[in-house]
Amino acid sequence: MKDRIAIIGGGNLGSAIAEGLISSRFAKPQHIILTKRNIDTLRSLEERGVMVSSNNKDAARYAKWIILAVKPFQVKDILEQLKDDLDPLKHQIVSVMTGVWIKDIQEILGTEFTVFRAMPNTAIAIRQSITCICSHGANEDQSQFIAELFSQLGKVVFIEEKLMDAATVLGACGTAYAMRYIRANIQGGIEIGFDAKTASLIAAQTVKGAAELLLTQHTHPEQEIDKVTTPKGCTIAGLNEMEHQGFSSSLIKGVVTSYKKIVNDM
Ligand SMILES: NC(=O)C1=CN([C@@H]2O[C@H](COP(=O)(O)OP(=O)(O)OC[C@H]3O[C@@H](n4cnc5c(N)ncnc54)[C@H](OP(=O)(O)O)[C@@H]3O)[C@@H](O)[C@H]2O)C=CC1
Ligand SMILES: O=C(O)[C@@H]1CCC=N1
Repeated sequence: MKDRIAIIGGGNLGSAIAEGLISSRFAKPQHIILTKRNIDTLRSLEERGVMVSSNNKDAARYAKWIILAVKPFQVKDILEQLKDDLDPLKHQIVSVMTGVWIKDIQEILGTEFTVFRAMPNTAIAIRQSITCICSHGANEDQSQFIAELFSQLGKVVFIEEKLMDAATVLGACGTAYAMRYIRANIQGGIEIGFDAKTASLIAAQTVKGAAELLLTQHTHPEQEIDKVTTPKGCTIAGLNEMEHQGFSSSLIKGVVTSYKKIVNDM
């Protein structure tokens, strides 16, 4: 894999992508350059061979693939700065930023640039992301490269750009929703007798197992629920109480609220 990758914005997501690329061996550490203004927080990646820099221009000159992982409001200035160092024949742009459209990037750089949008989640650091991808102007080789890159880091689905905000909510915010669900289970588990460590292990592994059932058996959640709910048993009693308290409704409302926040803010 000779294609060099610059990750502009070595924060939560940018660093997680670098971690995933190294551990998958998709890219050699020395073929990745990661930038941020304060590079002190990137020492552990630097020790593992990744180049780190506070100079975005150097990174752009070094790499072919430019992954933009800064906050959405920061990207305009950064692209304006980089414009002269980017060449549509050499560079391909990959944005993981929320709510920044391909046309927003092309308005600054020019429509001749191939631009991908990818929406992973933080589980990319352990190669367990779901990454939703769309593109404009990409040829088959470029799309294949990006599909392979993100496939090393979890599962990949190509979608239309109009679904990118929805993908952000379901796939990326979804990590936080799942964590809250697990945390609530831990709190319940402690109340019914477990120490925090054991409750955490049981809660997390149970969620992992439930997700694996769906991913490997391709069943509907309700089919799996039917297998757990003994008539007159404790599972259905608990589930129904959760629903009386608005469990599904609160989740759906949360998903829609996150979505509206992206759509209204951007
Ligand atoms: N976190 C998540 O789960 C997900 C995030 N996203 C999107 O990814 C993007 C990044 O999110 P996240 O990683 O959470 O945010 P972070 O704030 O953790 O990371 C952004 C990084 O950009 C760096 N940065 C700021 N200005 C510059 C600059 N001029 N040049 C280079 N680097 C700069 C910051 O470091 P410093 O201040 O040191 O420069 C910071 O580390 C966002 O657009 C977000 O919407 C998408 C999916 C999931
Ligand atoms: O909360 C946010 O805005 C970003 C987008 C997806 C995950 N984190």
